[in-house]
Amino acid sequence: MRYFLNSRRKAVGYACKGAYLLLKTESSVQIQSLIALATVLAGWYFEISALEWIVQLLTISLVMSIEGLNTAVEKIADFMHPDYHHKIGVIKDISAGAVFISAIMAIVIGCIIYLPKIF
Ligand SMILES: Nc1ncnc2c1ncn2[C@@H]1O[C@H](COP(=O)(O)OP(=O)(O)OP(=O)(O)O)[C@@H](O)[C@H]1O
Repeated sequence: MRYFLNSRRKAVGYACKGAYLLLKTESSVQIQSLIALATVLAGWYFEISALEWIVQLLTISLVMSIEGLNTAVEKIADFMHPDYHHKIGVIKDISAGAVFISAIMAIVIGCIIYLPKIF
């Protein structure tokens, strides 16, 4: 049991280090963090409902998680094959496409929540 708790504590430590590295080094994650902060402030300002908070927070975590995975895929690709290769380009494009889909959906969800409150 003690071994299990120790290994979980270490795993959480590594995960925190990864989240810190993402925030410190990735400009896209920094921009997304600012947008997330702005939407949280908007949520307070417009007094959105509990369900809207849940959807908003899930959307923020979805976009930022996929961005983190996209960064990891890019780093693996660069490590495995630093030179130009058509297949590396396809892998990176697909990974970026996943971020794009989640970002588009986040914009749509933001419009559904806030447009009726603004207009
Ligand atoms: N080694 C490579 N071989 C072929 N195409 C590549 C390679 N590296 C990058 N590309 C192409 O360039 C695009 C951008 O790749 P890059 O690694 O610069 O991603 P990025 O989205 O600009 O990353 P970031 O801004 O997070 O550094 C890829 O989607 C891919 O189309």
